[in-house]
Amino acid sequence: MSGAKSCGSAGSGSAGAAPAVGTAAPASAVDAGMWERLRELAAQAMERAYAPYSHFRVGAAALVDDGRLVSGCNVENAGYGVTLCAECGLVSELVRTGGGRLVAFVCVDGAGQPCSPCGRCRQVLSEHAHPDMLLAMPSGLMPIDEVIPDRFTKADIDRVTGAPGQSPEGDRP
Ligand SMILES: O=c1ccn([C@H]2C[C@H](O)[C@@H](CO)O2)c(=O)[nH]1
Repeated sequence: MSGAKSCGSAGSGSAGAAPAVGTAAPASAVDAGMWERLRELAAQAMERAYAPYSHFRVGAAALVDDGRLVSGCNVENAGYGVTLCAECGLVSELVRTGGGRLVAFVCVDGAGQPCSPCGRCRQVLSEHAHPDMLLAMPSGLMPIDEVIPDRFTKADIDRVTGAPGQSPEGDRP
């Protein structure tokens, strides 16, 4: 895939700049060039946002474990509660273009600065996360397990329903 993977540490990024990748990160960490590419793609997506109500435009971009890049923007609605966050568009593109696991994720606001995914989007993203997924948060790079600790998963459902341990992919038609 384009954009060499390298080891790095979480928490070393800074707002506005490509998050730095240090020394003790998961194997899925990507290099500074890929983080910059994701930031640019997120900013391009943000320019497409439909946000006539909040005027808060959001763009998101991610690297998939097969090297694909996916992105999305927020799409608001007169029914405020049915607004689609940028992350929802990104995950929709992920699934539509073949699925896979999200390795690295960037979300930016209208000023192109790192934006924190809302709680619902953390859950949405985590369903498709590589175990070592890193997110460029306003405070720096953060692993998915810190972004949404003890998340609700299919295992929690199966524990109660007794359903066989199928993978989510196995449920696809
Ligand atoms: O993680 C988030 C949080 C908010 N928004 C959007 C929804 C709404 O259009 C605007 C203000 O909440 O920002 C996103 O796209 N992603």
